[in-house]
Amino acid sequence: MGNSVVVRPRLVRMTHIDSADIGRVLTKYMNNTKNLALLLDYDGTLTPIVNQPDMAVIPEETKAILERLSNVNTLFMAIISGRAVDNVKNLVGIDNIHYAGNHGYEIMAPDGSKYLHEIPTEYKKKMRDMVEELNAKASDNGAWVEDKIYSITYHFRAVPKVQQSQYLENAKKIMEPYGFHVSQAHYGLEAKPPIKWDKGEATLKILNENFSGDWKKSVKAIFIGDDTTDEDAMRVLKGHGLSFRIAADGDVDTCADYVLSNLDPVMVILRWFDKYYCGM
Ligand SMILES: O=P(O)(O)OC[C@H]1O[C@H](O[C@H]2O[C@H](CO)[C@@H](O)[C@H](O)[C@H]2O)[C@H](O)[C@@H](O)[C@@H]1O
Repeated sequence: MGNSVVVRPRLVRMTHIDSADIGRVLTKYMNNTKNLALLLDYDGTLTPIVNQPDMAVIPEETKAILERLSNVNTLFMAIISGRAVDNVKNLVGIDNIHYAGNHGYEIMAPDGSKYLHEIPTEYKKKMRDMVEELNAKASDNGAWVEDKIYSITYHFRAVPKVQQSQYLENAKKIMEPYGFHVSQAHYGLEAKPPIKWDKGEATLKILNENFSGDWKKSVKAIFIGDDTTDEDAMRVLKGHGLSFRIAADGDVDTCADYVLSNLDPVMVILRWFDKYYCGM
């Protein structure tokens, strides 16, 4: 037997789907079945991107729909975020669903029990050192470090526009020698330990643990996200579920099945499910 080759789905350039077509896509995908795993990113998906992370409050209608859907027996829901898990649970404010935080390093079940993905000791130390160095050398003029223990976000949104690229490059230079996986966020940089764990791995863990046998045979899975870190979840669901990437830019390289222009079509999806399950 030769070595097996893992084929990773390729990023494909996609254009926006019209809100009018969403109902048709969902009707076809659900095919009158009711078992659904609805997996949702938080920032930029359930709430608009705003100036400060603490100001990203979930809109009333979104929360009302999610609350109703969270009470549907055949619908499993998880919020999969880059934030610390307690923080995102607090912001969403719904108890009986799953949450993953820190890009999947923390997973919290509805009863509050937590899975914490192990980080090699050397990276725990490096993370502390990196935060200290960023705080000392790159946190001024509106730039700051959100230390989430398992990952960090370096925010430079409040830095005057003309200096933002300089802050971005400077922070990258500080972060690179620590060997973390660094990716671009909305006016920020996300840094995670360089181990094979991300929103995709967390998505698979959640699905495998909450559906007996092969989840692909027993449940439909839908993921909605807006960021490059969400691509990991879209990649693992490719061909097995349905995913949507929010991107203002009409052309985006993505593993998602469809691209949404903003949060309006996200609401079209949530309202469609509200009607499908709750008749609302
Ligand atoms: O995976 P997500 O739930 O989308 O979280 C990604 C990061 O979101 C937050 O930062 C971003 O949103 C802020 C509020 O809108 C915005 O001010 C900031 O510029 C964005 O980068 C959050 O603070 C991070 O911890 C998350 O990793």
